[in-house]
Amino acid sequence: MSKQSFLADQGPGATLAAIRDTGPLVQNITNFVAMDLAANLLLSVGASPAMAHAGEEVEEFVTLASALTINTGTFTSDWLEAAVAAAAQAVATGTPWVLDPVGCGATKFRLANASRLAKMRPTIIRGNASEIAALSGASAQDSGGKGVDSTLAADAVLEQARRLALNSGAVVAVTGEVDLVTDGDAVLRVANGHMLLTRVTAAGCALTALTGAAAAVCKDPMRAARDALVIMGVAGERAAAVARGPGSFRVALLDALYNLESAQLDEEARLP
Ligand SMILES: Nc1ncnc2c1ncn2[C@@H]1O[C@H](COP(=O)(O)OP(=O)(O)O)[C@@H](O)[C@H]1O
Ligand SMILES: Cc1ncsc1CCOP(=O)(O)O
Ligand SMILES: [Mg+2]
Repeated sequence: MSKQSFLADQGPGATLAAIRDTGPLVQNITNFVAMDLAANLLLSVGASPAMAHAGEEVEEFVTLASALTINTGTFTSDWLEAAVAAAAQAVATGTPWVLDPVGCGATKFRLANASRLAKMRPTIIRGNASEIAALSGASAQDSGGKGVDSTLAADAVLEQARRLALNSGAVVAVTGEVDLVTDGDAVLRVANGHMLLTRVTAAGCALTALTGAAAAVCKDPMRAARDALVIMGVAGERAAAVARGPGSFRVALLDALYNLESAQLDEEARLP
């Protein structure tokens, strides 16, 4: 039987239900900041997280996992080589893999790392608007960015996102107040979310891990990316309704994800 279940064939609610039903193992090569939130977020939706980045084991791990995510947020050269080996193994085994090019416009090292990985047939690239612009080849002036944070709205980089999708073969998900997802041609938008998601570090990184879980159960990467955005956005809205600030929001976000009802998710999705 295939590692991938491909059960989800309807809306975001079906994708969430498929994650809960199958509990996909998602391997993450992610940054030190994000490891905790990303792992807890995957557990909250019913997936199984594993953080594994040692060069000695990454390829073996990919053979076990239903999806791989690679996040370049605190890379060193040895992590990069392990990530390259993991990505190659994912492609060889037909395992969906998601790239998060954290802060790739900030330094030459980050841009080189993210660009090398973007050429390795990721299934989905998920980043904020400044990251996607930088990875598409925009100048530092045009891509903006402040370290790992964006200074642009997602729609401002639509053409760069399209170009990146066409050049990489990946579906590109750009996050912001209104998120967009493109394969270079079609464009989907997701308007769910809350400003407090930008006040908790690694919310975007954790979303990338969730996108891996969605890709594990949903064959269509456009829909997998969209559904992960809806799940995160709706949970963010529900968490914000009970939070007193970023600290309680972080806890409420995990609770909201755990308690999300698939049937209601489709009703609360805002897909303009
Ligand atoms: N201004 C905003 N209003 C509502 N939701 C937002 C806003 N900015 C980002 N988000 C949401 O926060 C999550 C993380 O996105 P983002 O902050 O762009 O990524 P990153 O943390 O990688 O910079 C996404 O689910 C996105 O939809
Ligand atoms: C602060 C920071 N520094 C390096 S990685 C990281 C986390 C970034 O998380 P996100 O991309 O979700 O904002
Ligand atoms: Mg990020």
